Amino acid sequence: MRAIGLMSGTSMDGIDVAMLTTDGETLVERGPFLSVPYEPAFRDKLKKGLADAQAITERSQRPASLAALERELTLRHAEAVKVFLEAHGLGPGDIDVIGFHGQTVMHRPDQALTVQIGDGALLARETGIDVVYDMRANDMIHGGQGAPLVPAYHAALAASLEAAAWPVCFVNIGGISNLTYIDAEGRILAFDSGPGNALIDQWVEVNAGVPFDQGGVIASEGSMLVPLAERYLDHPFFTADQRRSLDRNDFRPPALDEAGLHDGARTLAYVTAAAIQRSAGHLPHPPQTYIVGGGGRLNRTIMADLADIAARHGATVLKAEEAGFDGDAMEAEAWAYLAVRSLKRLPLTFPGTTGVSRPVSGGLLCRAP
Ligand SMILES: Nc1ncnc2c1ncn2[C@@H]1O[C@H](COP(=O)(O)OP(=O)(O)OP(=O)(O)O)[C@@H](O)[C@H]1O
Ligand SMILES: CC(=O)N[C@H]1[C@@H]2OC[C@@H](O2)[C@@H](O)[C@@H]1O[C@H](C)C(=O)O
Repeated sequence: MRAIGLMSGTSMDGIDVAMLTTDGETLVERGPFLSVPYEPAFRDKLKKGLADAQAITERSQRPASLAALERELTLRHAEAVKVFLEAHGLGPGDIDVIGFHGQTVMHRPDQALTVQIGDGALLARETGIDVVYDMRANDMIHGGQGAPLVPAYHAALAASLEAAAWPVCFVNIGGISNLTYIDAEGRILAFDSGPGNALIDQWVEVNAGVPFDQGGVIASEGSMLVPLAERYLDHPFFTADQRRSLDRNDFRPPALDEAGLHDGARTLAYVTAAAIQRSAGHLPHPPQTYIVGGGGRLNRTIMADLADIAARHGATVLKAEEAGFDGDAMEAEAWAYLAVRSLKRLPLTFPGTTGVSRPVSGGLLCRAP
């Protein structure tokens, strides 16, 4: 099948659109990719939406401005699909299904509550393409944490890795970071690994008025504040047996008087890298190859710290591109892949990825009218 995946991640930086041809199992042919950034005013609306979502106690509720935001977000996704199709000379009839993530506005795995706003029926009507959406809910119904879902796709990609030293660990450094461990026998374990870029983004926005630390340059001019780093790394998440997924709000940026711009950015970059290592401590063996996707791979300070830490176990850190993948497109590709798996009722999640009680499929299907 030919599928489009749509991801609006926790960084709230825009909509990623990717296309795959896949059987939802071992066949994966990657197609083109498009990123459509949100302008600052819409990011502000999303941030307000996250605050409004705190009032949700049942996942269908849309308090305050959330219903209007859901509609606008969905129409923006429809527009992104139209632009993508036009750019590649394609029409709705060329695409079998869209995998639509939506925007996570709250995620409380301990309460089995996760909400991704995004109206699948509206997207199907607007694009004329079948849509699979709400892919996290069924996992939670079966005792899973509702995240991460990308590991099934990482496993498919791993099948094409030839020269890698195993175990391999895919790391996605988005707003939050998550990792997927795959050993030479194909055994998979996955979980969120800690804060990704979200803390850094919030820190540099407040202190320097920029949305992110491009290239990790701000961090590279600062010094590590060890007590501050330790405070983050002492978070109970890193020692918890059960908790394997995170909400964006589980970690908060430092208070303004705790650090200057550069030292704060330096320390948070280290925290991002060290959190990956700390979480990797739950794995049966130290990974030998890290394959890093997500915007954080472009922060050279995070990557240098991660390389230093990995080298202690003789491991190598590669950007996704160095392993033959696309580190920007990977999550959107995963949503295309998962949509096809959903149509075929294949499992999206496994006990080793979300803690679900047994492998389960998921997602709701809205047929195009
Ligand atoms: N050139 C760059 N230099 C440094 N950091 C960058 C660069 N480009 C992007 N980033 C960081 O990556 C973030 C976006 O990453 P990405 O798109 O992978 O996250 P996401 O998909 O929204 O998050 P998640 O995976 O948690 O859902 C930005 O907010 C920024 O912090
Ligand atoms: C609830 C939610 O949206 N979680 C995201 C978030 O961003 C990264 C990490 O936390 C991961 O668990 C997940 O996204 C990826 C794409 C996933 O489900 O695999």
